Amino acid sequence: MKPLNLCTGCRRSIFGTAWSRRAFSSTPRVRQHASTETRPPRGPRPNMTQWIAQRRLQNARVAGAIFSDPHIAPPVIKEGEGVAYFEEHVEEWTKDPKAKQLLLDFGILEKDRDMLLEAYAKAVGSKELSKEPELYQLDRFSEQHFHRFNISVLYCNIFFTWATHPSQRTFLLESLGVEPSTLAHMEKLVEATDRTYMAEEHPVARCLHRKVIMHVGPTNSGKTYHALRALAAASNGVYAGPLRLLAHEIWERLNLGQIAPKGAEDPSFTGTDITDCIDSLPHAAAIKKFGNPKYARLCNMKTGEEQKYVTQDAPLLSCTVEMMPYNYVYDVAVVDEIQMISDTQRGGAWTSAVVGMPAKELHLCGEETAVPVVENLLKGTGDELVINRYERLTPLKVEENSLEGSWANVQKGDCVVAFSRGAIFGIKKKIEAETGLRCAVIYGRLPPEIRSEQAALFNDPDSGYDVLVGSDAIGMGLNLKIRRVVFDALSKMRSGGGLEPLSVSQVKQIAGRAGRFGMQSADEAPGGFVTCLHDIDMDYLFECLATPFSSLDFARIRFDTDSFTKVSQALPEGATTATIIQAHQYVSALPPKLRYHDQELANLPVYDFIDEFGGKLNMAEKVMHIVAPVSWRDPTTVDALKRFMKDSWTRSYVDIGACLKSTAFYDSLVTVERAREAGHALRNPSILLSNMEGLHKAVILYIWMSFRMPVLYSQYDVAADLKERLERALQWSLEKLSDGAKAEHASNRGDRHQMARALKDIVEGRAEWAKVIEQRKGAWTASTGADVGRADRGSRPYIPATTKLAVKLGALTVKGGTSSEP
Ligand SMILES: Nc1ncnc2c1ncn2[C@@H]1O[C@H](COP(=O)(O)OP(=O)(O)OP(=O)(O)O)[C@@H](O)[C@H]1O
Repeated sequence: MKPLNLCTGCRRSIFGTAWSRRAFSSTPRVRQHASTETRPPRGPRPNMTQWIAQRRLQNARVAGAIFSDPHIAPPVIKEGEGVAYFEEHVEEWTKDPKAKQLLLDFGILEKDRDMLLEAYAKAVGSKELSKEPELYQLDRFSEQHFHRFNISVLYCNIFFTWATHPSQRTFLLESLGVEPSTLAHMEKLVEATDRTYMAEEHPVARCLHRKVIMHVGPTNSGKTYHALRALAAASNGVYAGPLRLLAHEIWERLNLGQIAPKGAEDPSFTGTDITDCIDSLPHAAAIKKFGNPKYARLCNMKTGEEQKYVTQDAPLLSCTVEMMPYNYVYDVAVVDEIQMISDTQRGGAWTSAVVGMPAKELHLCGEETAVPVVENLLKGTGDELVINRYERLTPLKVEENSLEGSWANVQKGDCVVAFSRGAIFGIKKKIEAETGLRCAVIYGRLPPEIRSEQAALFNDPDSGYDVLVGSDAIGMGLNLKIRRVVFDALSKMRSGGGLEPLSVSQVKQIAGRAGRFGMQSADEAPGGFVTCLHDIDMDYLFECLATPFSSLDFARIRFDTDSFTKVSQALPEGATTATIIQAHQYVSALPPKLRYHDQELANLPVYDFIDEFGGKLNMAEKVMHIVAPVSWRDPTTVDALKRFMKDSWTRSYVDIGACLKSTAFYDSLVTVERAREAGHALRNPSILLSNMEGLHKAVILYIWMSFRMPVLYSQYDVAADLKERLERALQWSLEKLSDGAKAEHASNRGDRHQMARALKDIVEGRAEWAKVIEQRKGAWTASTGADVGRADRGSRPYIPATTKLAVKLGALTVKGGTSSEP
C-alpha cells in the first residue's frame, strides 16, 4: 500500500465536506507531526507509514533466511517478479536442511532425494519450468505472502508436480537412476493429497443448479438484512455465522418474528405458516411481546457447544459455519462474513460452504474483497452468481484531531479500541479516574455470553455505563451503539511475537462500527466518527480509510478425516501427526487461489502432543482433537486437554470435577463466589478474571467434546453448570472493577432477561428424549463397542440431553463414540 500523504483538501474530497465535526465548532488547529518535541507522553511511537516501509525493507534483506527460520516473514515479491524470484532462490530451498528432512519424513530415500533436488534446481535454474507457468501455477510467487513458510511450501509443491509429471519419468528413471519405488511412492502421495477437483467432493450440491447471491459492501450497509429477509421467507433454510453469539441472535430473532420476510410489504401477505398455531407454542407470549407474530418462524440452533431445538422438525436452522449440515437440501442458505473465507484458521469452513452447501439459493454476505475468490471457486461448480452491492447506510466521518494523548477527552458513547487485555483494563481504569465515566469491556478471551452482557450494558442508556473499551472483538457480531471509535493504537502483537500494523480491512471493520444504522437516539444525527488517541497515528488512519479494499488472495481449505486417512496411508508407517499435516500442505495440488489453513503449520509442535497423549485415538478422533477449539497458546486449555486425555486412559469417562477442580483456576472461581456472597471487594481481580477466563475455555472444550464423544465426555450437565457459575462470577467481577457502577444492574436487566427466559422455555422437555435414548441404546452398544463397555464398567453412561435430542432428530450419527460432525 502506498503511503497517501493527504493534505486537508484531499481528505475533504475523500470523506465529503462535513468530515470533521470539530472543524465546524472550532478553528482547525495546526496538525502536529512526528518530531522529538511533539512526542506523545507514552514514549516513542513510530509513524505507522514509515514503520511499515522499514519492515518491508527488513523482510527483503532476510529473503535468504526464510526457509529455515519460521519467525522471519517472507519477502513481498512485486507483481511480475515472481518467476524471477522462483528461479533465483531455488537452490537455497534445495539446500535447506528443513526441506531435506521433510522429504525424508515423506518417505523419499536419501540417495534419491539428493539426486532429485539437484535435478530440480537445475531444471528451475535453466528456466525449464517457467515455460509452463500454468502447470506449476507460478503466479503464486507474486501473491502477497504475509504468512510464514509459504514460499517453502510452494517450492515443495512444485517439486512434487515436476517429479511426478509423466514427461519427467524417463529422464528421472533412466538418466538419473532414481528408484522406481521412490517415484511410485511420490505418485501415491500426490494422488492422496490431490484436491484439484474439490467441487466434486460435494455430490449433493453438484446435483443442484444453485443460484449464489453475494451481498457485498462496507459495514453497516444492510447486507445481512436483505439475506435474512430471504431466509425468513423461505420454506426451509439455514443461517451460518462466524460466532455462536451471532447464531444465537439470529435464532432468537427468527423465532420471535423480528425479521420481516421478503414480500411482507405485499398487502396479500397473511403471515407465516405457523401463524395459525402460535397460541399453542410455548413461546407465544414472548412472540407477542418482543416480535411480530405474523413473521415468527420455527428455528433450531446448533453451534459447536450448544444445541437448541424448538421443535423436532423446525424448518429453519441457525448455526456456526463449522456446524452447517451438508446432508439436507435447503431452499435458502445464508453464510455471513464471507471475507472470513481467507481466515488462516477457519477459512476452510467458508470454502466448504461456498462449494458444497446444498441450497437452491445461497446468500453470501460480507466484504467486496471476497468476490474474486468466490468467483474462482464457482468456476468449478457451474452455479449462477449474482452480485448485489450496497453502500453504507449512515456516514462515517474521520475527526481531524486525535484525543491528543489524553483520556480526559473521552466522551459518552465512545468505544476505545486497544489490542491487549492488559491495555484494555489499564485504559478502563484511566478513563474512569480522569472522566468519571464508567466503562464496559469486550475482548476476545471473554466468553461470548459475557461479551454480549457487556454490550447490553453499554447500549442501555440507564445502566450507568457510558464508554466501551474493547479489542478488535468488537468488530464482528455485536450491535453496538457506538458514536465514536477511538483507536488506542494501530498496531497489535503478531502471533510469533513483535508488533504488526492493523490491516486496511481490520481498520475499516473496526472504524465502521461507529454510527450503526437504527441504533441512534432520536435526538442524534445519524452517523459515526473515528479518531485515534495520538496524533501520530492519524495519518495511517486516514490512509487506511481512504484505501480501497484489495481483493483477498486466496480462500482456505481444511483437511478432514477422509484426506487425513488417505494421506497417512500414503506415508511411511508410523508417520507422526505433524508429518501427515505437512504432507497436506507441502504436496497437495489445489485449484488456483486456494491454500490450506496456515494454522496447521503454525501448530506443528502441538501435534506432537496429539501423538504423545492420543496414542489410543483412531483417525477420526485424532482429527477431532486437531480441530477442537483448543487455544494452543493458552496453557490452561492445553493443560485441561492433557488432563482430559489422561483421565480417559484411567477411567471409563472423563470426570470434569477430577480434572479441573484441583487447579488454581478453579480456586479463583471459588474465591470470587465467596467474595460475592459475602459482599467483599476482590483482591487481584485481574488475575482472578484471567484464571476464570482460562477455566471457561477448558469447560467449553469439555462441552464441545461431549457433543462428539458423549460416552467418554459424559458429564455435560456438570460442565454446563460450571459454565454458568463461571459466567456469573466473570460478570460480577467485571462489574466490581467499575466501582460506583450499578452492580446490581446485571441481575435485573428487565426485558432482555425476560426474553432470554421465555426462549429457554421453548426448548423441549427432556422426558421425551429419554425414551428415544432407551430405544437407541441397543444400536449404540453394538456400534460403540469398547467405549460403551468401558463406560458400563465404571458408571452408567450418561448421554448429554442435547446430544440425545440431536440423535433423535437424526442430526448426529453416533458411531464409534464419535459423531460424524466436523
Ligand atoms: N432497509 C432497511 N430497513 C430497515 N433497517 C435496515 C435496513 N437495512 C439495514 N437495516 C438495519 O441496519 C442495521 C445494519 O444492517 P446489517 O446488519 O444488515 O448491515 P451489514 O452490512 O450486514 O453490517 P455488518 O457487516 O456491520 O454486520 C441492522 O440493524 C439492520 O436491521
